[in-house]
Amino acid sequence: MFAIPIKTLIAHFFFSYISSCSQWLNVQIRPRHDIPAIAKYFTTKGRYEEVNPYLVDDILAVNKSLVNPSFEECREIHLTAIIRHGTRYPTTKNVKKMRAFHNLVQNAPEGESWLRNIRQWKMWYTDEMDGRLVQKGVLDHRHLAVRLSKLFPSLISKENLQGGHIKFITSSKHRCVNSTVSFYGGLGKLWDIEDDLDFKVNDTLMRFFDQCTRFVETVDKNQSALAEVDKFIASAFMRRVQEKLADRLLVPYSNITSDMAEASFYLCAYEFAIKTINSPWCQLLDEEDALVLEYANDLKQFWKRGYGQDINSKSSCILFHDVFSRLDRVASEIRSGSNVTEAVTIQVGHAETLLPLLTLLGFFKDSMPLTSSNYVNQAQRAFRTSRMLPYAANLVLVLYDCNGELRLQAMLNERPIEFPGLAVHQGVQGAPLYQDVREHYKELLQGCNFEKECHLFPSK
Ligand SMILES: O=P(O)(O)O[C@H]1[C@H](OP(=O)(O)O)[C@@H](OP(=O)(O)O)[C@H](O)[C@@H](O)[C@H]1OP(=O)(O)O
Repeated sequence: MFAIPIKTLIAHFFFSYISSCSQWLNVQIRPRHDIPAIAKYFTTKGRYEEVNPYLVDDILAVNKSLVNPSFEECREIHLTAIIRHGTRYPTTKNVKKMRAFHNLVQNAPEGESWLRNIRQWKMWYTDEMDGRLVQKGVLDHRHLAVRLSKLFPSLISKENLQGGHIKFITSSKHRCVNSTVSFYGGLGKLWDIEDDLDFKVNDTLMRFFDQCTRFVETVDKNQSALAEVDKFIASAFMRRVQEKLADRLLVPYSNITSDMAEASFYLCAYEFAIKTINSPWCQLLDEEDALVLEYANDLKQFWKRGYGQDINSKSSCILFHDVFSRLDRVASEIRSGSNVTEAVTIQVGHAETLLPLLTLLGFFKDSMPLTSSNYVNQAQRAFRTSRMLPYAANLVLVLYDCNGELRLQAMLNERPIEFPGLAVHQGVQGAPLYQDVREHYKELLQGCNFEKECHLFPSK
């Protein structure tokens, strides 16, 4: 258990808030046309605002019609939120790719005037940044906390926070710990709370992929698991992106690698996500290029974290059981007429915490798998990380007591999503009976044993 004195928190926020006010105001006064045309294709490097554009005009806006009126006879009794950290710096791996591409552009021929803007751009990313949370990421979580408290006021409340009925669990990674502090700080500022933040670091839950031996050995360390990604990166689609980039930079085709095409995408994405700047880098790629680069990242996520291999989703069994055992506990507390001990659980992790769990639950599954050869057919795919997994992406599960009937609603990024394959009963939008949800996932509830699924049997 960790505790951070509230004075530290306030100091953290006071200075970050002052420094961010200008940025925040920029976000408030920036016209929408300042958003790069390709911003909606930034996959897991995308802003949360691209998934919910109404937030650009009012970062604290909520759409209560999505949750409350349909459930007038219902009372919210528990909420679990599994949240990706907020906006972060690039990892060292990508800083290196971005630096190499920037160096090439610096030495390219003069070219058109807009190329000068790129040459005047100063490389400010460093290896040490390595995925740390940025100020925008602090704001992402602070604002998300306030919006969720507006959507679920009887659960995310000052009384529950001060009564210790809101639990915080986080991955050990700095970006996740700082996001947890930011989420709590958003509530602390809202309610003038002086209490220390108690939170638990639990990588067994939030970084389960590191501890699932079968995943580590057969996917994470096994490049052949990403064969479809490698094939697509070597395909004519990616080659065309590289050629167009070379033509715009007036350099030979051989100079522009697929890593450089990816780096140009990331330079545009990070300048926008971190600074809300539509930088000159964004002029190097058109929509056709962005769709190809988006698909390459979706292929990586599909084969490394999604439906590509069964172990990807089975590695999240431990988190699946953690969520449902808590829901079962709350259900039995309600049925026995006793108080609910844990009203809210806030769990902060990574895109690779959320995606395997969404996959295990069957969300965003297409009829055909994503492969290197069906890019064109997958243009309307459901498995699209630009819409699923922006920074601060969040899966929220809310348990309701509707005149004695327990119902469970799922929301992704503040929009209801229906449990796949589960016919929803009339009258209550998107919130089936909890018992029907348990029946639907019976096989997983009775099985999905983390130790068994993750055990690696010696190869013959
Ligand atoms: O391409 P990078 O190095 O950014 O990949 C990161 C992951 O970022 P993502 O692919 O999700 O955009 C990062 O996930 P995050 O949710 O923490 O941002 C992950 O922790 C990191 O290890 C990198 O994943 P990889 O699969 O090892 O490339």
